Amino acid sequence: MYIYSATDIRAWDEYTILHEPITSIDLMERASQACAEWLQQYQQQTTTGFVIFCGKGNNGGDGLAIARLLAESDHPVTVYILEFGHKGTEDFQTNLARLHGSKAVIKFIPAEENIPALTAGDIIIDALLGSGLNRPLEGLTAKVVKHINQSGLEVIAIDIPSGLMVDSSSIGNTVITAQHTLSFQCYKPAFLVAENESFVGHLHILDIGLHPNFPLEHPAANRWINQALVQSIIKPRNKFAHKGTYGHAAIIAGSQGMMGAATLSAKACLRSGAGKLTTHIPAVGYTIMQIAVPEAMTYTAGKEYIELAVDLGKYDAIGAGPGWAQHDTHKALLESIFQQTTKALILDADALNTMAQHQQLLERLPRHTIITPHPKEFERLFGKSANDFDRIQLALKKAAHFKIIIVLKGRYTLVATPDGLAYFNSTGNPGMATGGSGDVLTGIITGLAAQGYTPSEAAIAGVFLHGLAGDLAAAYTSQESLIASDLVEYLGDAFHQLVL
Ligand SMILES: NC(=O)C1=CN([C@@H]2O[C@H](COP(=O)(O)OP(=O)(O)OC[C@H]3O[C@@H](n4cnc5c(N)ncnc54)[C@H](OP(=O)(O)O)[C@@H]3O)[C@@H](O)[C@H]2O)[C@H](O)CC1
Ligand SMILES: [K+]
Repeated sequence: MYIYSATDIRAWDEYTILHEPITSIDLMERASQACAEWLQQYQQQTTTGFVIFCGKGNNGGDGLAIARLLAESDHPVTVYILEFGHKGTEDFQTNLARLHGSKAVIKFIPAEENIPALTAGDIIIDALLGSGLNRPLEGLTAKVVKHINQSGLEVIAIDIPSGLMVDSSSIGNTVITAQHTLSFQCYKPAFLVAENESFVGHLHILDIGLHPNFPLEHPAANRWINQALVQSIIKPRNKFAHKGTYGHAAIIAGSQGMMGAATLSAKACLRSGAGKLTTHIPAVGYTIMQIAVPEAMTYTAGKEYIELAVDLGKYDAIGAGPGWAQHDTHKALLESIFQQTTKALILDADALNTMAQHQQLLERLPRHTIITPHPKEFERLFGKSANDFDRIQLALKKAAHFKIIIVLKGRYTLVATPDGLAYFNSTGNPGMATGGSGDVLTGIITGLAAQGYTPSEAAIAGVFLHGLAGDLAAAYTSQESLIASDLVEYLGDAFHQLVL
């Protein structure tokens, strides 16, 4: 599934109108019906009043149609139309004429003194501006939005909270703060960044039946990692398989006091289907690893810190960094890993911090190395970004420059590939913001890469399965109680959910 820009969404609209075919006003009616149905499901008491703020574009047109549909279902509805000094789009005008025949009360806001007082218990519908927004809100529009935000009432935004840019940062702008956003057909870039979380609230993507052929003909660089995509990647296991069929992985991890990171990575790697695993750890962790992960072979080098890794050329995938801590031997260790890597390499945690301190190492990264930074590690590596949109662009730029895959961890983890594609993960929950969660992800991706999945495939499927295991675990233990070991335990259930 693609994540389209505002321009692409407009094109999909027009494509549907032309090829379904359907008139523009009927498409608006379909979108509005989907919203009205959602709203009635959400608020079944017909005594609940809806106050609908409309602009004069098609977002406002949606608002007027929703007003008529709710009024027809006996909800008290008051509509406030913000005067922009023009007549409004054709579909806006058609819906205004249709609304005049309904029970809805229609009022206009030509000036500040007409901004209405809002009544406790009402639900506000925001249909002021949608995907046509092309500049920050100002003047009367900004005043209305601030008034709505200050009311403390529940706000439900249609398509996108008014004032929020679809494709770029809205930091510092006046934006509707919605508790729910009902958007159409597909995710938009604005919904995927942490900086917009407080505006969007709970997001609901409503199917309004835009033409299914459009995505086939218009691939986009921004993509959604969902079950269908991951199912197309993960292959069923071969009936005549033996442990050699599924690759030999190595996990280079751990230090005194941080052997948990190493064992979590190791377990996750095995639970993701790697045929064989050898762990490279410091001597201090030998007994811990042998007891915690009896399935793994163990090789030790260094006493409290892992110092040297030898004979790495034989591995199909190497995961390095979990639980290393900071130590001056790690630069040489990384150089040696880079030299010996023949296939896939996954770097996390202190391997990334070591690279951040010795930036020249970045230039020597083997092609298609996967790095899995969280935003702070990303910043240490590549510098600060003014906003989340810039950070995504920077990740794509660095992925292309170094020919690596960057897994930038967050609510919608980004997988940025060297060929300029940005995949956003759909699974996961805040319960996973807990120590060891990243070590499990490194293990999963290493385990998948060892089996022969390409680095991009391993990263995409890895983040999805990691998040899905987290969702399944949280459903059982709660988000609060979720610990990283649960992610390993629920990986099996996550694989079960893929119909292979
Ligand atoms: N496929 C779909 O998703 C469907 C979407 N629908 C709805 O249509 C809107 C998009 O409608 P559109 O008319 O293109 O845009 P808006 O309603 O958001 O904006 C209208 C005009 O407002 C002006 N504008 C832009 N920024 C500002 C601002 N800061 N302040 C005031 N005015 C602003 C701009 O015109 P200008 O000439 O002034 O530049 C806009 O053109 C979408 O969001 C959905 O709700 C369809 O109903 C169904 C299919
Ligand atoms: K809106």
